[in-house]
Amino acid sequence: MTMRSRVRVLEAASCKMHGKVCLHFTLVKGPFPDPCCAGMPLCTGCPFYPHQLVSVPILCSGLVVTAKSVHYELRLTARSDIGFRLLCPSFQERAEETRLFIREPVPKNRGRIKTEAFCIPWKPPGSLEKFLITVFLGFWRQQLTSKLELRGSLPSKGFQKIQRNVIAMMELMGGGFGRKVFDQKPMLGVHLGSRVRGICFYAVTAMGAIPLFMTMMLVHPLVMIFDRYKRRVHHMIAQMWATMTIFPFYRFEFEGLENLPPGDAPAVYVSNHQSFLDTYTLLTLGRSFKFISKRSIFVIPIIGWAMFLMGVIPLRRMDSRSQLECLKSCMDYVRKGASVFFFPEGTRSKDGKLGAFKRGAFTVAAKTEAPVVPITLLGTRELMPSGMEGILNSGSVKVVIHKPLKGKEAEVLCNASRSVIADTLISHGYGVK
Ligand SMILES: CCCCCCCCCCCCCCCC(=O)OC[C@@H](O)COP(=O)(O)O
Repeated sequence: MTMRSRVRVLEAASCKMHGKVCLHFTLVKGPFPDPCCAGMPLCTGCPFYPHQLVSVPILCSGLVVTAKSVHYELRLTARSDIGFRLLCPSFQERAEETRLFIREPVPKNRGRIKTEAFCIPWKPPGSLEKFLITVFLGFWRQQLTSKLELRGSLPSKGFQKIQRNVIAMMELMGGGFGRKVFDQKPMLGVHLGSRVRGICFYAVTAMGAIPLFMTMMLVHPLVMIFDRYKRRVHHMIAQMWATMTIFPFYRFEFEGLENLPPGDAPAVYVSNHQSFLDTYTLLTLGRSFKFISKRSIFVIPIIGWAMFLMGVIPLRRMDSRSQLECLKSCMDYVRKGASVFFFPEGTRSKDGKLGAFKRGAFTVAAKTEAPVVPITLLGTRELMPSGMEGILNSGSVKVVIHKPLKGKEAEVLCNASRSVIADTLISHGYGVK
């Protein structure tokens, strides 16, 4: 469904509410999905749009200066799988696209000037794209500035308006490959490259999983007889699967490998959690730690079955009985010489900031006197943020393994682990709640 409304762009500014460039606009001419929107200042970062919706790319698809008005079209496209909540929560509309026309009066006899603007992806591009866009953007900027040259002769008010809008777009475009790419909320303007990479990523992950899972099935009886707790053969297969899956798509480096306890020593591993890619990246470490995973992941065919064979510990997060059972199995595994892996935040960070840590992992460590090994994951969120599992952006990942911590106080272990991870995140430009 295509909506045609008229909006007036108020400004493009770094929004205090959302701390990034937003486009503030009001709906001036309907059809308004909901009368209460009329004239109400709205912001592309508006709370009406849940965050992951705001990250639709703002594509500028046309800048036309006509005798009567200046209007350009802002096309907000949303990914088909998340649809579009336009303006008010009550108005749910799964729309692929909404076009907003903007009409601004300008003084007479300026004649008709028409320019085409480019649809430029929002997300920081890879090297080739960066080169191409820089060329185009350079060309477009040159176009726009030449327009702005007109400035002198146009009476200020109308001109101000034009100028503001035009500037607004340039700012948006420019921001794409700004300096601090990593600590910006990834605008997840879905870039074609990221979509294609996402599809290839899942193709590789699925194609690799099938034969490897068959192998797992084959050796499982032996594993259960000879290596019931650590199940090292299964972890080697999982390590192979994870490495071959991520290797073609992003570089990953490890720092502090010397801090890893010897392979067969039981330990409680903890790390921040930003993306599904965290699991893939950590599996390449080849340590036979048992992840604690939310139950819903076990239903994924092949992967979920392999998780069962590997001894991944299921958890119903909101269920205290399940939490207790989970901690019991962890303590059992650790006492039998195996290791466990917790994401103490319990969920992937939605804004890149480190969340509060749940105590479970540290209770297991304190009770079993096993060391806690804190790990910091950097960059996975930029590649595949929470809620955007369908895409894979280009970039690289770094894993920092910190010195193991020992202690009998779960609270002390928890605070010490969180602060060492927090310091590393802050030093790489990330936030901490
Ligand atoms: C043969 C193929 C080999 C396959 C091996 C598969 C091994 C997969 C190990 C999976 C471990 C999964 C650990 C997930 C931990 C977890 O459950 O985190 C929650 C978040 O993520 C998602 O929650 P949310 O962010 O709230 O949506």
